[in-house]
Amino acid sequence: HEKEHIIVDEANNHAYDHKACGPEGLGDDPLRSSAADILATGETDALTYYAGNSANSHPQEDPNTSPGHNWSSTNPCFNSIVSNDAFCVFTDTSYANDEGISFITTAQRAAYLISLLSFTPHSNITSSPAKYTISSIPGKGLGLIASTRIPRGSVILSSHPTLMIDYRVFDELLRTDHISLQAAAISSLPPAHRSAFFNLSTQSKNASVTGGLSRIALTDTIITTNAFDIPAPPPRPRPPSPHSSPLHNQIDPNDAPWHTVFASSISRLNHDCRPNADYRWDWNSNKGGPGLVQVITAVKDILPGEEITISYINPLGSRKARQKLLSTAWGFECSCELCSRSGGRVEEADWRVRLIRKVWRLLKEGQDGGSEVERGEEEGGWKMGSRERGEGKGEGDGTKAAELMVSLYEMEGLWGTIHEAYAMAAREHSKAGETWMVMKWAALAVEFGTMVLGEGDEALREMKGLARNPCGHGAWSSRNKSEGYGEGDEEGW
Ligand SMILES: C[S@@+](CC[C@H](N)C(=O)[O-])C[C@H]1O[C@@H](n2cnc3c(N)ncnc32)[C@H](O)[C@@H]1O
Repeated sequence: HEKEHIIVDEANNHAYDHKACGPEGLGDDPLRSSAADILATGETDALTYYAGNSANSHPQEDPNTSPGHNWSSTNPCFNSIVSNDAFCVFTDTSYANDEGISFITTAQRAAYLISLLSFTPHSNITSSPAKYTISSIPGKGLGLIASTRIPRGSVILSSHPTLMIDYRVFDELLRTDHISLQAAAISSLPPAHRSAFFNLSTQSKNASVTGGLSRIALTDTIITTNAFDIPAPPPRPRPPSPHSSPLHNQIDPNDAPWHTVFASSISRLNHDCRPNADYRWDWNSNKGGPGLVQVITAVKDILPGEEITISYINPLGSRKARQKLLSTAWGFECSCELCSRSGGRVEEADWRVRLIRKVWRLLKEGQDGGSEVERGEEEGGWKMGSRERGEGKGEGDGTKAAELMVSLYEMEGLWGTIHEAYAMAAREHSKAGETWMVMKWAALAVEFGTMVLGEGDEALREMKGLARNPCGHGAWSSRNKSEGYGEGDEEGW
């Protein structure tokens, strides 16, 4: 994903899913009103206000240059401060059985996105009956509680986005302009979806705080609390379909990721550093599917009464780093089981994730032929023996290291990303020419990877190939198996 969330330095640990922009900047706004007022008024006045109150605005320009699509509205627009582009609100109120969707992007990119998303109405995409109830959870607000046993690998729910914001907006518009566009984008949605949006969490448990926010500020804080980041759409050409525009074979004009908000149960999922569910993005538009959806899948068996959780952040940080990030970006102190541990159990878990990052880096270096390992990784005393002895790149026996990493993932309960460790083990055994081990790890990588990435994900192709034909890999038996770790290397850690 984006789920290349695996290895980051602690120092650079950042939210890989939600945008960690925090609640800052919610300054005064002349349009002060309560959330209740906003729900009641329908906010059409807001559009006039936004369009007329920025020196940078040019609402008179018609951005409706998206061939093949009839937008319900395409205003207002604001000019980029670094390019000649204008960013506008594009709303389709008929999307997904009149639930509606708004985009904030350029006209060109809006046209491209429509060529990817089927506007075939499909609103009911969550499994029925629902496998969860939405309940109040002490210290967390609302959350999802399993109402039935949910086996590992099963889809729990899926949902269309309500709002998609081109990431360039954050860099290229003045903050006042971008938060105005956000508010206008929500204002343009059909009333039911708009209400659902304003019911979402605002981080603050104090209603009097959010009640005093302007509609612009309230919209911004809801987006900050509930948004997910998604990568740019897949750049592959699509076959013609009755729903695609003449631009359907173009590639993404910006190739920038998106910031996306869902006004649905998905936004009620709370965070856990060792979650029992994960999500993926499904751009299956032109297969007659429902367009872009976010799919939530169980990564382990979930029992009735258990809370369903996802991780908002890279799970491979120390407790201190994770808590700092969650507090800065989402305004809460994480009290999940892992964060609530005391004494030595915290250090043990921190030590394991540090070791995972280190082993991962070493193995990646080995596969990519990097030089860092050859200089010697001192951290924690870990060293790749063959490199210490000055042997060639990629020649260390990584099989033990990869299997150690698998064990660490299992001990840590990192079920949403364990397929990456299995894949690494398969590759290392492939280099060592060990057929049965390659098949074993590759099959596990496929099984666990499919669970979170989906059936047809490109990233699984290599592992599917290895599981079927373990000797067909490019790196097959590239190493003389007698070259293992240097004597005593394991002792260091
Ligand atoms: C995307 S919303 C999740 C749903 C939210 N609980 C609600 O009532 O709608 C994110 C917010 O939920 C709360 N939250 C999520 N996970 C939490 C956790 N592990 N501990 C405490 N609060 C949490 C925080 O207020 C956070 O800003």
